[in-house]
Amino acid sequence: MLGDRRTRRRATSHGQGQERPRRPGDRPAQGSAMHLDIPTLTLVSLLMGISASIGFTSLMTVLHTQRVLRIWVTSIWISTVAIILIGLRNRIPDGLSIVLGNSLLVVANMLTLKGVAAHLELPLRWRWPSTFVLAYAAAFAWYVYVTPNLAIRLLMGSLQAMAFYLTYAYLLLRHGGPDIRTSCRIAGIVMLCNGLFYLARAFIPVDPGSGQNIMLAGTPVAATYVIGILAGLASYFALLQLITERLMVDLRHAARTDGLTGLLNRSAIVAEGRASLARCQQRGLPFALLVFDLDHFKRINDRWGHDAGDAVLQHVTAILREVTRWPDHFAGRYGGEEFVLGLPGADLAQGLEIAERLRHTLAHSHARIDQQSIPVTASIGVSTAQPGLRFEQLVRRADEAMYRTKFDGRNGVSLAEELSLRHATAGDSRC
Ligand SMILES: Nc1nc2c(ncn2[C@@H]2O[C@H](COP(=O)(O)OP(=O)(O)OP(=O)(O)O)[C@@H](O)[C@H]2O)c(=O)[nH]1
Repeated sequence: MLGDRRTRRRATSHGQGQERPRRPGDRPAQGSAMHLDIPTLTLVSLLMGISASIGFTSLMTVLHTQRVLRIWVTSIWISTVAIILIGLRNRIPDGLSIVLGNSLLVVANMLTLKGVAAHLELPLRWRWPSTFVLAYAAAFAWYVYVTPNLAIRLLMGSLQAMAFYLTYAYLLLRHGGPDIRTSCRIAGIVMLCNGLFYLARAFIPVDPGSGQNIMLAGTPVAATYVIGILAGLASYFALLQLITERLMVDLRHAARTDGLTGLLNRSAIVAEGRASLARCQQRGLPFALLVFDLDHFKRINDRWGHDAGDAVLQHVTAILREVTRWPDHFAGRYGGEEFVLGLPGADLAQGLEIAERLRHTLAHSHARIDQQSIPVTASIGVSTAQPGLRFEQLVRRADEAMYRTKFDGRNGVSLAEELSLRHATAGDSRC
């Protein structure tokens, strides 16, 4: 049952110790039912805020690399401090309790917004939100000291919460990328519901006898506190879900990626290559594959050091990304200094053209590391899909062609098909 001020007035008007006889329609005596008034609800939301702050902080100790989580943890702590200040009304000055407490709530919302934007990799400048916080604090102070008005302050609180929640919802529903879409949609809907709830709350009337004390704002306002607590809980879970799906995406990405170059790793190349080749075979499209290996890479390591060798691998990756602008292509690091480039839809001539462009660009672009210029060349093998050939066999054929290039003097391009022709010709001649 939600208590209100009238109940309390009636209870005290009979004086302490004197019990009035119960009449029909009277509320049950205290202790016989749960009594949820605004002070109690403030305490509940404070306890929930503290639990959430501690829970999110302990999560952050494990997931300390997640910048967004750090922003949200700060936001939750700030809102908890804000609720403490608001809850201490009548015990501390109004400036601290009402003005600072409510301004901190807006700061917390702003930080949550910052986190949502960072989660979606959207830029968010501080200038406008900071101006909004200052204007909000000034307006709040006005309605505390100059023309005290609890109803307007409640309206302002509801409208700012509505504006923030609707903005989170818009960003999550509009900008959630395909890999994190599920959590963004769920969180977006939760935020949208919260926004609509705060919009509805803006129309809830305040008990006219409450004066300037929110604790006496009446049963309808107290009821919105209950929903507000549930809405807060739902948004904490929504944030958790956003973080969890992002982590899953990061883990999947890390499992597929080579840490040094950011290209696909060996197992991801095989998985991607099999799927891509199967698609091309189904549609009757050609498929070309390049395998290339850096020339005398050991010498680079020996002469300039292992770090310089790593930097050369990154330089080669940048060239690879620049040179190969083929639709749906995939590139990966197959081994130490061996790379693979899959070109779905490319025929032999196109595969050879890209291979030659790559070789030429590499040979003419020295890697500049610590003001030193390190020459880099590569030996390339090219193979194309044949009926019944599996992806691994295609890689093996391109690899053999690449070794042919090494054998022929490096810094060149060889064709697997040419090699088979050579083998066949040699076989024929021996017969
Ligand atoms: N810096 C660095 N070196 C690596 C990495 N992975 C493998 N290597 C080195 O790459 C070198 C490969 O040497 P080799 O297989 O002899 O080949 P190469 O010197 O390029 O000679 P050719 O292939 O015959 O032209 C070895 O010294 C490996 O230690 C890496 O991630 N970073």
